Amino acid sequence: PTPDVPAEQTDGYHLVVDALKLNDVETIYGVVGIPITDLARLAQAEGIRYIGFRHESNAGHAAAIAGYLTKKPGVCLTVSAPGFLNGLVALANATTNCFPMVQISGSSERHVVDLKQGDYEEMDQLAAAQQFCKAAYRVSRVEDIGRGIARALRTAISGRPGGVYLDIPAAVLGSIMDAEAGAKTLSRLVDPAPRQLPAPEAVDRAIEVLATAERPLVVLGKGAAYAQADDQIREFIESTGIPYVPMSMAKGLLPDDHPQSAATARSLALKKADVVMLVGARLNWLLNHGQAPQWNPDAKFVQVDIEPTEMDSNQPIAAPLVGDIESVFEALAERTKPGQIAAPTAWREELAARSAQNVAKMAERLKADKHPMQFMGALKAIRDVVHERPETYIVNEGANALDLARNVIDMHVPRHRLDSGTWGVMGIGMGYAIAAAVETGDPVVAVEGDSAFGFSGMELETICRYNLPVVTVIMNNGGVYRGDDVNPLGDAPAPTALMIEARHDKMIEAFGGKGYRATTPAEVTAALTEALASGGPALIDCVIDPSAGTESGNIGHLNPKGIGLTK
Ligand SMILES: Nc1ncnc2c1ncn2[C@@H]1O[C@H](COP(=O)(O)OP(=O)(O)O)[C@@H](O)[C@H]1O
Ligand SMILES: Cc1ncc(Cc2csc(CCOP(=O)(O)OP(=O)(O)O)c2C)c(N)n1
Ligand SMILES: [Mg+2]
Repeated sequence: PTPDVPAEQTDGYHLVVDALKLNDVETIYGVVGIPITDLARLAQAEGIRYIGFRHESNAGHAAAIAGYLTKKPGVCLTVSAPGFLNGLVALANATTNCFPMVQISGSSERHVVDLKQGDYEEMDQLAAAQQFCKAAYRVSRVEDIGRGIARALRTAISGRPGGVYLDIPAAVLGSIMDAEAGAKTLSRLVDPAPRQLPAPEAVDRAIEVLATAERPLVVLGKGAAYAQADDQIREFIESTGIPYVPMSMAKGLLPDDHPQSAATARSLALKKADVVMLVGARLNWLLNHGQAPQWNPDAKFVQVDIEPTEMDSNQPIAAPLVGDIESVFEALAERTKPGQIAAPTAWREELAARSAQNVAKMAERLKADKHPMQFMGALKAIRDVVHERPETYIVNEGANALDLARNVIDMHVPRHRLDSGTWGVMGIGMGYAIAAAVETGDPVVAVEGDSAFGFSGMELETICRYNLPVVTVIMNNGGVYRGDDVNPLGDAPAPTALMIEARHDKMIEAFGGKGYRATTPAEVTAALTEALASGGPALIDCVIDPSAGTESGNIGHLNPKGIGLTK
């Protein structure tokens, strides 16, 4: 600068955008408003892709699954207070599922908030966020923006990934400082997710335990999918011959029709396995906490996880293998002697026989083509169409719509099934579908329960606005779990009832998308084939028998019993 030319200046808005770009953030998912509308405008003007949503929960779910798919933190941008709170379900869900994301929210004036003087959208957002995420930070000075962004991104992605909250008060966004000095406050992360190498003795201990197994089993969790160590994992499974079961989002890590898959003999595998190797899978409710009768009470556990405190959470772990999955499997490959770990043939044959029986039973169920259409008829049609298009992402939520689709729609490539995950949260559908399409450019089929769809259905407009290749397929059984509950006392709808005659296909037409109504599996096949060929937004309303479905799907036993509804 010279005396008559003022030094070039920058401000908080620009420093946020510069810091995000410096750290390879390419997309922001959000809902604009005070005080961050201009931040979204500037980000877009500077080349960051901005995807505008109708509700912050959906933007947050999109950011979370973007993180899961790309191994870079997804970024969600919200306004203060109510917008911030709307984002928290997704931030908490990301943390629960170990997806890396950062929620950036504008916030109100600190001096007004802290004296509770009644600011516009007054809330102590940092305090509120702490309990729902991996970490929460606030930037209080414009010169700290670069540090805050770097810290939030690194915390989200390193170690066990999760959701991070970054609070930026309006006053900080509006603060001005010398541009040269401002540029010096920015930094590019070096190695944001450092490899966590396993200790050699831990690797050897795990090999020993696996080598003694009569009936070994590998459980692949979504952590194994997230790690993107697909070749190393496949090599280990195939070289040892150990049977494996994939958790829902790990389906496709090895193709579901792989000869060592015990997915269709899951109960027998869990009950009889004597050594179980958990790979990026927590022994939580989804795995009955490792308890009998589902599990062999004498089973020994080997656990591979980046989070040391996960060990012994539910069962004693005989061989804790702490490290990132890629490094762990590289070390296992190095230190396992040829033939040292080999699954006995008898065990593999016992599981294969049970699988064959169960596959035959499923084939019978799939053939039953009653009218009105059943879940299985519609899901078989979807499976067959998607089977020819393995690059298609499957998003899935609901109760019966989730449980049945998980078993019917098999996967053949990694990280292509995105569902309600560890928390069983409804409402992930459209956000996950949008991010999968935006991040990959590949087609997405969202298989939605009719109730589940309702949580994010307004994003059909978002899908149409960006003309995304997303086909929403609704399993319309007219209710939460089913559509034939009745209110014993009068004609008000039962608590689980939705409109049987709902025409969801008309909804997408309101935004220029293509709507289809399918009452038979053949109509599902035709509609889905046409919709995928179009490459544009579409919705298929599958009219399903309202009496089809069980309460809470496979997890009805979680409902408390009490004395029952009749006094
Ligand atoms: N890169 C990684 N290396 C090792 N473990 C990981 C990695 N990423 C995530 N994890 C772990 O994977 C686990 C995921 O478990 P979970 O969500 O229960 O999977 P699922 O529900 O599919 O069984 C978490 O405990 C997390 O710490
Ligand atoms: C945020 C949130 N609110 C409520 C619920 C409780 C629930 C679990 S499953 C479900 C929907 C089941 O009906 P749907 O029609 O989608 O599926 P189907 O069985 O095929 O009829 C609800 C409302 C959850 N999990 N999360
Ligand atoms: Mg339903």
